[in-house]
Amino acid sequence: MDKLAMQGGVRLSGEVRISGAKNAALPMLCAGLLSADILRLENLPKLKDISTSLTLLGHIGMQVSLDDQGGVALQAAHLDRLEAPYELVKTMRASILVLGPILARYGEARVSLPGGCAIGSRPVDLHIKGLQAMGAEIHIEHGYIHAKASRLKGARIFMDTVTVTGTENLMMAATLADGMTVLENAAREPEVVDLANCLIAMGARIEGAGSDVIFIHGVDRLHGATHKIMPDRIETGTYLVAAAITQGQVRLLNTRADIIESVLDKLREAGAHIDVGNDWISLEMHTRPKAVNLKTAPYPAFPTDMQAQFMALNCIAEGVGTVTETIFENRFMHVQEMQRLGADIAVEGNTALVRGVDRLEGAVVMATDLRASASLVLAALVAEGESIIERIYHIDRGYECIEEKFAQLGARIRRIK
Ligand SMILES: CC(=O)N[C@H]1[C@@H](OP(=O)(O)OP(=O)(O)OC[C@H]2O[C@@H](n3ccc(=O)[nH]c3=O)[C@H](O)[C@@H]2O)O[C@H](CO)[C@@H](O)[C@@H]1O
Ligand SMILES: C=C(OP(=O)(O)O)C(=O)O
Repeated sequence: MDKLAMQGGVRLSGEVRISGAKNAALPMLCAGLLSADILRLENLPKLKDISTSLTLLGHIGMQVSLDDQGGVALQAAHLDRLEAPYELVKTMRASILVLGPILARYGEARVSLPGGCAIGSRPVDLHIKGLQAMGAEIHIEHGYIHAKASRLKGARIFMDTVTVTGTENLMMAATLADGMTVLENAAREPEVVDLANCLIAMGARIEGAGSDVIFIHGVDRLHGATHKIMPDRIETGTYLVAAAITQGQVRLLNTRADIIESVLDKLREAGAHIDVGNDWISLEMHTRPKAVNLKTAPYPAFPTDMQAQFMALNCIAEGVGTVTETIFENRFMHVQEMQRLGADIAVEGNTALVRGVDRLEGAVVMATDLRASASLVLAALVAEGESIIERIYHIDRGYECIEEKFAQLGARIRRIK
């Protein structure tokens, strides 16, 4: 298993290009199942989760052709198998996103239940209830969801918890349903909007994406399209925190400020100077960061996927910050590892009280999930001496060329194979 070896103490400076968004790309790859024509996606990030998805889609029978400009052409003219097996689903929960599209287009699907993961139990009951409301017959047997429907019917669906992939799965399924579907209490995340725009380019009739009520008028078929995947707002936020934590100066290219306002606000509160343009964001930090209080919640509030990174910032900040996690019940796995680096953190329930310390010390730490791993890289950037981060396969799920990008900003980081 690969590890990262890092020497802390360098102020980051320079420019980095932000990749396409993992969490927009994953549903869009599955959207390719909704049409027999070619869907071309540009700005596809090179990530483990993307190759896992492409393997799964290839297994189902989709033709996949990557080009050398960072794009992919997908064609699901005929599918060989209407199933997503456990072996392919277990490493990536987003595999559940094949359920809605396969069922809507082929009237039948068999998808392994994804199971729990490090950050929480993450059930998919709302995906299932929504499809049942659209007329699907669903039963669960031997760990698999078996779904059938001759043609899905439009329905009014209220989701009692805001779910991002749940909204995406149901929105995709509804594009080919008979009649209108209304998704209430829908997720407003920018990735939902990007997916809706991709589906609209394929001929879907969708209104309201980005608000909490989405209307989808079903059509008989979708056609081919070309769509450019939005920038990754979590990768963007992670590099901004890296600049802030090291009191550095970075400019991020190929990204947008309007998708991470809540994160930019917290960085300003911590003392950062931020400038933005149409497709770039720059950050300068001249002083030790000030601790911030934050609470995660669905978009447009502060994202759970940035919680661990801000915990790292608070570890070396001036003052005391509270970090409250409201989305996932077990998303503080990084706390113990940060304590190994010398952080002063006390957890009570879903709140962590972080007292900023003057210095962190390098140590061997273990990555437990994707964003926890990123937060350990951030902490290691400022820890004195060497840190070794083990099990970084988590990081490769969601950060393209992480060591190259950090090295480009001056960080002392290398991968040990
Ligand atoms: C691939 C992708 O886009 N992943 C993102 C997506 O995950 P994902 O879509 O899996 O997360 P959800 O938005 O569904 O989860 C939000 C909350 O709803 C609960 N829930 C969800 C579905 C369901 O059927 N029943 C239920 O109870 C979950 O356990 C969780 O407590 O949104 C999360 C919340 O912003 C992010 O952290 C993930 O990075
Ligand atoms: C939790 C995440 O991803 P996933 O939903 O794919 O596990 C994430 O991107 O931080």
